Amino acid sequence: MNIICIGAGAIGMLVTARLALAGANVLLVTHSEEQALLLNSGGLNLLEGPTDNPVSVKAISYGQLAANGGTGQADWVLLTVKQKHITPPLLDIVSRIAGDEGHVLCFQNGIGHVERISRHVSAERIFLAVTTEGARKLGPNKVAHTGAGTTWIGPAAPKPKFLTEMGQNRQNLIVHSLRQGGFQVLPSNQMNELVWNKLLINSVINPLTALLRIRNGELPAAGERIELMRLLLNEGISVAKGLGIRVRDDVWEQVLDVCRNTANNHSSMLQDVQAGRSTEIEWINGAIVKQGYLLHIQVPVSETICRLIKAAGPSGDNHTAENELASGD
Ligand SMILES: NC(=O)C1=CN([C@@H]2O[C@H](COP(=O)(O)OP(=O)(O)OC[C@H]3O[C@@H](n4cnc5c(N)ncnc54)[C@H](OP(=O)(O)O)[C@@H]3O)[C@@H](O)[C@H]2O)C=CC1
Ligand SMILES: CC(C)(CO)C(=O)C(=O)O
Repeated sequence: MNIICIGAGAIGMLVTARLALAGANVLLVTHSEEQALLLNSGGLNLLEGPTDNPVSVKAISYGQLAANGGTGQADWVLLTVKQKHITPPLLDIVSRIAGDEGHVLCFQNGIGHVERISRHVSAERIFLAVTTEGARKLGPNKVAHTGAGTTWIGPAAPKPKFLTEMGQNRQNLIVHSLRQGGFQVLPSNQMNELVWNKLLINSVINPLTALLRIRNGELPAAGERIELMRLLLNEGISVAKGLGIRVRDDVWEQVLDVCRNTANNHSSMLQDVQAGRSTEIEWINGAIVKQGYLLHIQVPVSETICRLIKAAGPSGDNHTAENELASGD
């Protein structure tokens, strides 16, 4: 089985390294030529706790893939870029290398990308991975596995009847490969529910830690913070329920658990803000605002939080699901 993983950041390097160690045929697509050269010549370092594991990987740059990527070259395309990177030019290439039978597995937090991808790849071939693994990119050829978790994989289409026989076979193969790589993987036909439950958790922890410049474990440590957490979560729950999503009864406890279990983490949004990069706010809290508007559900705290995060980001940070469609790479 040929696997092409696009996006050599934290999650992409972690997944590729584990798959390569397990003997899978995986090609990692980097953004820059330099990173591909570095990975091909010196391999990748995977930090698991205190242990530095050297891993030999095959890499190619996005530019080379765009120029030379063969039609139908990939049985699985793993998309490990951020939401903002999922643009029409990237998706044209994904569509070409997936050909008529290749499947796409998306690791992004938040929502909005499936609609964009389905304009290029048929809906029954789009799969989602919701993961509680933690990874941090330490350099162009170095990644730290910051927390072991669970990964749920299943078809993005809400109705399981969308799972074709080929989709089922391909799902079995990728689940097997990832398990061989040491990940705990569970197949699921309830991906929409899992995506929304994770989105609710991210909608509380990510923007608040980014605005307050604190680690995840510090978030529930003060009354004012807890009030904000609850306000955000309640708005998200109202919207999710308005959409007919089954929200777990213990979602608040889950938020607190994630804060505890990832106490030392800088959330991905805090890292983006600190590095002066635009964030994934539009696809997390922004999705709650957008759906709240459509459902006539008031979400004033989420709206303000979105504005604050955008104001804290690089000037001209006007990423929205809509203007991503128009942007090139
Ligand atoms: N990190 C984590 O622990 C978790 C992350 N996620 C989700 O996974 C997704 C990826 O996150 P993460 O790995 O942390 O993000 P990173 O920013 O570390 O990685 C994204 C990578 O994609 C690369 N990239 C961008 N455009 C292209 C392109 N056209 N071709 C090839 N590569 C490209 C970027 O390169 P460059 O920087 O050089 O532009 C970057 O290396 C996010 O949506 C996140 O929400 C989910 C669960 C946990
Ligand atoms: C679970 C959490 C909050 C861990 O930091 C995360 O997903 C993120 O930072 O994006």
